[in-house]
Amino acid sequence: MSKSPNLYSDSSVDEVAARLRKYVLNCQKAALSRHEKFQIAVSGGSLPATLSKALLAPDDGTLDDKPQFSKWEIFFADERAVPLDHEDSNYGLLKKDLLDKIPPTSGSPQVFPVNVKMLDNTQELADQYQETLMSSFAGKDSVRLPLFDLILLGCGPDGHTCSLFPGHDLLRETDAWVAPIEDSPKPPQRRITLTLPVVTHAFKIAFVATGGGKKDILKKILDTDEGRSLPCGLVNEQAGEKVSWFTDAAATEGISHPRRGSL
Ligand SMILES: O=C1O[C@H](COP(=O)(O)O)[C@@H](O)[C@H](O)[C@H]1O
Repeated sequence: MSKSPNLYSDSSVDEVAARLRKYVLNCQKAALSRHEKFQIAVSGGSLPATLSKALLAPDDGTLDDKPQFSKWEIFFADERAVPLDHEDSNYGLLKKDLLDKIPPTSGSPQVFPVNVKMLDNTQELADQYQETLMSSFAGKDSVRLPLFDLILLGCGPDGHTCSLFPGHDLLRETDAWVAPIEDSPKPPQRRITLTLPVVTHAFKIAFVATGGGKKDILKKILDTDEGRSLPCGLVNEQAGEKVSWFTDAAATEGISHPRRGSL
């Protein structure tokens, strides 16, 4: 992939959220014209709060500026092997920050959490989630990889994304769509994650990273050769211009990677 990822840097988190809203709704429009639904995967961590700020802002009255939630299918980019109401659950976080706050008049998305009956066995948990994806993406046909309209990612301070961690064997997974991890360096240790080929196959991939705590890792990922082998750097390398970074000034201070002005 030759072209480099798009970097957007706004002065405040409110401005990041406003730009992210426009971007997500552009992706929604393109997806609805392709197949009348909007299939996305979302991460946990700091992402749901910014996403909620973006999507729950008042619309300008036009259809293009409205999230049509009843046409959304929401999957998880990664999930922790905990009950859905546990404080570590990515589903639980999205529910608290976004799903519970969507006004009934805006419609309800279809949400695909993990099967909590499988929490004791992360391989089964991953396999079942892969089957969920297979039935949602493949229908009766077999597909090599699920094609998400948009995957929304975070970037951990070590450069991890989803539950793909620096130097981990899972970065070399080429067959599974969803894989278990039992030794996550960030607690909780037991998780499942979309694999790199699934992430980089998506139509569009957005990272959201704000605050001074992300400054050093963003510089490494976007400005150095060393950063290319980190999980976020691998997404950049393999998906190129399909990738956009939504950041604020605090997270991008001192970064030389060229910034883009408009979407
Ligand atoms: O553990 C996780 O961390 C990453 C990054 O989180 P952040 O709080 O640094 O944004 C997150 O994207 C992932 O979904 C989550 O499981």
